[in-house]
Amino acid sequence: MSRTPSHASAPPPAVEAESLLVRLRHTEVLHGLTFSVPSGRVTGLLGPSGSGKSTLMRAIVGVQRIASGTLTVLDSKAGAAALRPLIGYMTQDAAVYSDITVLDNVRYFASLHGRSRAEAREAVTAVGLSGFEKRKAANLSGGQFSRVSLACTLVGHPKLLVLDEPTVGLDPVLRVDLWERFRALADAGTTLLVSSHVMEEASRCDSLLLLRDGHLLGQLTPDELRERGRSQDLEQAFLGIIQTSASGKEIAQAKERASAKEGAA
Ligand SMILES: Nc1ncnc2c1ncn2[C@@H]1O[C@H](COP(=O)(O)OP(=O)(O)OP(=O)(O)O)[C@@H](O)[C@H]1O
Repeated sequence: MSRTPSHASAPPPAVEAESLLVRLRHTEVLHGLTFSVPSGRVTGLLGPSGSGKSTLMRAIVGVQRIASGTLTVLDSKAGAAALRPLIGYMTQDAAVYSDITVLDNVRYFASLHGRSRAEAREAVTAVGLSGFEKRKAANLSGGQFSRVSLACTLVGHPKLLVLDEPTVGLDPVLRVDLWERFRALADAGTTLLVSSHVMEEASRCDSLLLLRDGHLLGQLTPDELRERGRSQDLEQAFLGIIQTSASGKEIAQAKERASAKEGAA
């Protein structure tokens, strides 16, 4: 069940973007995004392949330079050194040492964050890898390998967790387990931004950012997505919104026409 943030007692957003524009090798990839990520909630970042999800996450965690606009993360400018211990980032490519064991990987990241050995074990359990502690990471399946990466991200207990497709390659039972873990983390005050291709997972989020071609189609709750997309099925609802929205190119053309008009006036 999704929860609508209560504005009366809501803390300030964990992330705020205003007209955020990102270029990669002179190509504009994110076209002036304005949105916020509520604190202590699970926000889903959804969009087709190539829509800009990873680029946006990289900007938020401070490893992608922004061309213009503002991006504020936990009250600091994105990329500020003070944010480093506060953000956990799991990339699509697992950041794991394959020649050491599962537990040693997680212990290593635990030590970087001043966390105990017990906390390293807890993180391994949290991602469903109990029993695999002594296994060399190289000898794990793809899904297990990426869960080691997730454990390494969780073990620092960051305030903001940015997870790039953390459930890819996982079976449905594990997916449900992980989403329950995400919910528990949010209930305990952690802010999560989670990207996914799987629309069913959108129903587990409090807030959704819908991206297409580097444009934000909307920020809405799963219920609002169903309503706007005119379907109870989130996949269909998303397709409905895409079909009724102008494509990225059309939006850019409309903006160009508007600024040309302004210039002529
Ligand atoms: N170094 C680069 N130079 C130019 N364009 C790039 C570069 N890296 C990525 N892009 C383009 O930027 C756009 C956004 O890519 P991004 O990886 O952020 O999308 P995504 O939504 O995360 O995709 P996926 O779901 O497939 O991971 C894509 O069109 C991609 O081709």
